[in-house]
Amino acid sequence: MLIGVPKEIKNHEYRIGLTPAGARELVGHGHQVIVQRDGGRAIGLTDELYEKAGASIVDTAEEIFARADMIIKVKEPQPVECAMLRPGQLLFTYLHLAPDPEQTAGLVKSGCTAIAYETVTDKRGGLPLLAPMSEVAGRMSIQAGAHALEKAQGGAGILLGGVPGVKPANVLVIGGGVVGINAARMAMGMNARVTILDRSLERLKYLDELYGDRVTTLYSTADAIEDCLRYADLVIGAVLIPGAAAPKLVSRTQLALMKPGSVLVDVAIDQGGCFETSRATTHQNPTYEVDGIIHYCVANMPGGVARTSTFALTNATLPFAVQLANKGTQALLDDPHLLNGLNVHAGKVTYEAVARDLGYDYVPAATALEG
Ligand SMILES: NC(=O)C1=CN([C@@H]2O[C@H](COP(=O)(O)OP(=O)(O)OC[C@H]3O[C@@H](n4cnc5c(N)ncnc54)[C@H](O)[C@@H]3O)[C@@H](O)[C@H]2O)C=CC1
Ligand SMILES: CC(=O)C(=O)O
Ligand SMILES: [Mg+2]
Repeated sequence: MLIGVPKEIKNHEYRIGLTPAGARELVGHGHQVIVQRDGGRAIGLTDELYEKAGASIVDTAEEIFARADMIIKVKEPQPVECAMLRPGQLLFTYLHLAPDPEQTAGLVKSGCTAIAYETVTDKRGGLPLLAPMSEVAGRMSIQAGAHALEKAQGGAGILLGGVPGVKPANVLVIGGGVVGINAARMAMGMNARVTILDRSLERLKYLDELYGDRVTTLYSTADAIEDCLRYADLVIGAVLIPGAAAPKLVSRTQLALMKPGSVLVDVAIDQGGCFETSRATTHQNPTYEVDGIIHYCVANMPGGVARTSTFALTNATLPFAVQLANKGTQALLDDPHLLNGLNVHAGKVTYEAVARDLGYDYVPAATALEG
């Protein structure tokens, strides 16, 4: 199979869909890899490294999209990229379709086979291709939040860990999954007081057993969230209902409960955000203020630490990329976990939560592939 890796074009997105080591593995399985010139240069992954791995360098995204049987990317295709996709072409990348009707319409129109990293599952009920970036974003959420709490950034002027004689800040993490646990670990490491809310009692039990009295765990209800907002200095939005638009857990009215200069970091923004007042921002302009509360809502946080993230992402995606390259769409039929990644095929929406949230007819993935 001919595999194409274009340069990412989203704002300040320096990740690339495949490392040179990943390219070498695919070439070793008998495939051809073409990479867009300078695709990884910003993070030290030079064209020479890709060539050494057996890949070929091509000049333009147009050539990659025109020639490749499978496109491997990081971020959801931008409109200009959607327009270059074609029937029968495989697209393997993050999509986050539920909050993105324009992209969904573009993929449906293209006729391509679009597999979303974020809905591929594993045997333990996890999301193995979302997890590495959630680890990154969870860890970054605390450093982003700590920075936003500084006075010059509009924040209340609070140091997360306090100092001897001055109390530490209160960090509230809503959603104790992969983002949440990584955020909590960083916040604990900085000596903040940490509270984690989740809807899964099993997850709360796990967090309690792991961290004991270093965290407070609470069952997530509207009441619990309201109580915690009154004293939180930094709130991390880290909930997920796989594939679906994020539930709105903090309304604009509830911002009035918070202390002025407190910070909301909405990591769930890529699924539409879990605060009513969230709107996606970029690494260039990451924050804005609503009613005295600072909002950080960058939808591609791991792009900020693109080198670490690129390696972490390829580590997770490569085994699936090899299967797709070896077997094409048969790889989806052979592996129910990879099949869960199929969101759009030949003009049909094949992920139920996306179809429901955006008003498309839902066609089960296996039916669409066999039909
Ligand atoms: N902005 C960015 O750059 C990035 C965003 N993300 C996003 O972060 C979000 C979280 O991802 P993960 O931690 O990997 O998901 P996860 O599935 O590991 O964890 C989500 C947690 O939310 C909990 N939850 C669901 N509804 C809840 C509610 N009403 N109240 C409290 N908890 C609730 C679930 O029980 C689960 O434990 C996703 O939307 C993901 O796409 C991930 C990586 C990068
Ligand atoms: C998961 C995601 O949206 C990202 O890594 O950018
Ligand atoms: Mg998007």
